[in-house]
Amino acid sequence: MSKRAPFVIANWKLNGGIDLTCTSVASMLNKQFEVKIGIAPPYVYIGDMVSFLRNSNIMVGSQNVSKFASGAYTGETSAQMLTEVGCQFCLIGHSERRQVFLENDHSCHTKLEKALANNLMPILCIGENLQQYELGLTNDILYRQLHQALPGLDLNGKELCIAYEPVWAIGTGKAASTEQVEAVHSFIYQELVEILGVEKANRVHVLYGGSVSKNNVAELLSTPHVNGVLVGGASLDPEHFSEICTIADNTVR
Ligand SMILES: O=C[C@H](O)COP(=O)(O)O
Repeated sequence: MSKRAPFVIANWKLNGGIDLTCTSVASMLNKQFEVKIGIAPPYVYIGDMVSFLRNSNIMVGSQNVSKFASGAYTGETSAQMLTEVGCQFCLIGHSERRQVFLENDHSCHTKLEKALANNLMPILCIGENLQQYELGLTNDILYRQLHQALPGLDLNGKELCIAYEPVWAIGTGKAASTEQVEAVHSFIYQELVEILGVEKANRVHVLYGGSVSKNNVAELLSTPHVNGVLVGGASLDPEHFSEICTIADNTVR
């Protein structure tokens, strides 16, 4: 597969505020990037961020989406609403959603359907936890997560991202080694081919997430089958995130 412009996606989680929204936007608007950058702030800052970034090609996204379209579901936000306020992508099934809010592969499938139907590019997050990793179950977990969430989706003319995030690498400062990432991403690609067929599998962008920083982003992006990165902690420092984007950008120039 030829190398495509990678995605650099920021996930702020439950962090930041209007100050970070303004300083991040200011630092991103300083430069022109060829990489596809996206920022997923908490819901309440999405509208401001969309309006601040309206003259740029930086995407704004959400960290979650409801599996419901509308109705008596307190606290939920639908895919249609997110599209309406200018979101272009949404994270689905982040490990923190799975662990803390008990989301599962079936709810991920429904959320994927809703996102795709409403022109939100889904980023499905998958990955094994430390215990599963130590037991050598990584491929089994990824197999289950992919095979339960993806079959039956209408991907015609749509973009889809998968983010491989080993839970043990999230927020620990210990990213997976490039050898581990290469082996896992190659397995993910093989499963995507099995589920979607070669043509659609080749169009899926597979991102790596887990302690991505300016120190490891170039190496990660040079790894086969890695088409981008999902950045948590480092995206909360606008200067650091901008450096990550610049380094990523240099990999495609
Ligand atoms: O969505 C982002 C990931 O959970 C990675 O977080 P991190 O970069 O802080 O390890």
